[in-house]
Amino acid sequence: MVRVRTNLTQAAARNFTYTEKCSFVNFSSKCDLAAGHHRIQRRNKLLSYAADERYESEEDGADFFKHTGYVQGVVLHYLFVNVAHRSRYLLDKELKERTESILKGGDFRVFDARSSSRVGSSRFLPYVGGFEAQKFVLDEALSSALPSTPDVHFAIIGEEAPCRALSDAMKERLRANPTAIAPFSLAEGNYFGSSPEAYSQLFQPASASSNQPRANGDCSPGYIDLNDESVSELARLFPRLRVVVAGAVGADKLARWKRVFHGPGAVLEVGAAEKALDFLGLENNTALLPPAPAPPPTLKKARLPSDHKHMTKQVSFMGIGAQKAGTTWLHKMLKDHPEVQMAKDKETHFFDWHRKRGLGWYNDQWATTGGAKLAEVTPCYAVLEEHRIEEVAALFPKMKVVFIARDIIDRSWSAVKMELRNNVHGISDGQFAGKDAYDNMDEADPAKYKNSYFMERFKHPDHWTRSDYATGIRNWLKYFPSEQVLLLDFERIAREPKALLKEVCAFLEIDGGQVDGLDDAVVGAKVNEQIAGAAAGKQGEATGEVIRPKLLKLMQDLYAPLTNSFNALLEELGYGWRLK
Ligand SMILES: Nc1ncnc2c1ncn2[C@@H]1O[C@H](COP(=O)(O)OS(=O)(=O)O)[C@@H](OP(=O)(O)O)[C@H]1O
Repeated sequence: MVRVRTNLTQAAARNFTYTEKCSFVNFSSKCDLAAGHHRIQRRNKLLSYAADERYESEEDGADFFKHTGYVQGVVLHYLFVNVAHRSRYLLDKELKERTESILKGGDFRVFDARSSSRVGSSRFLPYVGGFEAQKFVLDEALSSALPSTPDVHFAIIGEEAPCRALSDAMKERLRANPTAIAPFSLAEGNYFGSSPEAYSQLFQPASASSNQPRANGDCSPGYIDLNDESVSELARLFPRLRVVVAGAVGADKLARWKRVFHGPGAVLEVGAAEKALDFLGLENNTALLPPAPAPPPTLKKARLPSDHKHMTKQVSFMGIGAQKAGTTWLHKMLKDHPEVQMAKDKETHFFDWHRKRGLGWYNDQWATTGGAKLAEVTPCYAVLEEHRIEEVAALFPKMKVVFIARDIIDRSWSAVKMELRNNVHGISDGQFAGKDAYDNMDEADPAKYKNSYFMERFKHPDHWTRSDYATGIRNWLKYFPSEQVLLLDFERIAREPKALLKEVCAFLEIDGGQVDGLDDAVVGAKVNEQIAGAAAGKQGEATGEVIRPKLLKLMQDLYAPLTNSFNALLEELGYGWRLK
């Protein structure tokens, strides 16, 4: 497991928690972007943290390292942020000298961006050169210096005595069974309480080349008390982890685990060893073959549209949905970013509704760029027809795509209510345009409609395709490599909007530092809420806002396959989170 902490402040260092420990520190301007890039590249296995400042004196630096006892490596760069900030070169050079003097004699490895011939030439280059250099240095450092991540297949969590008894019984049974899986490690790993090195030494490392079955199990009863973040971190680190819960544990604690590890076979509440072995497939060697190396994805070749010459600008980023999944929030958050220029309107709807206007029209949706990255958010692009996605890919091959996934029931309920509010039975091409969203509130009360009405609407392609996230995203993945596509969990908008925003910034390769400075009330505010402030009076008359129980059950049955297919895609792509 590799953890990188970038640009730490002393204050941030003091606030280290178990979930934030790291084995690597990466100092320099913009290094959070490089680390963010790596996290995406390595499918979330690399954690990085960014803060704005660096320590400014030797004393502060010593203090910093005192608080970061886990750190084993330091990446130092002294590259420019941009040509306008040349003075930073000197600052960073001082920082390097200071750090080296603090670390003298310690067990640290220092990687120096400047010493690499590949990046030497980019020393005096503007931002992009520095960024590329950092990516390279991080790659070099991470691949040479850090322990490989063990592949942990199951965790035993819960009450101490039953966990240990189960672990002993499992070992015993496996010893007595000559056909049982081998090699097999079952240790008390306690990931968050040990260093990455100590942890990885307990288990055989993951090996993509070996086809030998093996199983690594971590019996750490205390995991049951982990917070949401730590549970998610485990899921991210060990994508094949399954959970055996032993003893009696509180429903709320169990729910926390089930939220992250869900789907068939993810969590087993167990008493007897036999059941656990069976569940894990350990005795008959069925479950734990190492994953076959993924074939390199073959992207479809994208052909340019005939009017491509009219598109002289490059779009760097598109928010493609999901509809009713916080896309307006995302748009609002990025619109004022100095490195981004959003299209004139939130939703250009060019590639779905207005394609006939031609690429010249689309080109005009942005003023002259002035160096900013051009972006747009059109939630319905998630369901673009394949030949339109092909056009987008041919025009903007390096473009990044962001998709926010919301619980499908919540999404479709929000969408169908919007449809009612707009007095539009059908949300096809452009029918919303020019309507007053709140001029039809009598008719918009969901209480006035039968379950059959809603079910019919949900099954209508207008709604169904927008809820079928997996099909939509898979179409995009035919033309865009998965590294250029970021799938985000809607729930994080409410839970940790700033962290989410920073992840987006890192993905888009724009500065995420300014996110910390944003007003919490602004970042946390609901945008485009169904009971909008302006319409609250009228909306208050509607009585059917909450999904009634019978309809909810019907929706659960209807959408379970779509939730499962999207979760399967998340798993395939290496994401640690799932839709509930
Ligand atoms: N900060 C924050 N926290 C939690 N939820 C939020 C937030 N901002 C927006 N939202 C909810 O996102 C829903 C609107 O999504 P979109 O803006 O994508 O809708 S649209 O497709 O552009 O019409 C809409 O959901 P519903 O209220 O269920 O309709 C918004 O309430």
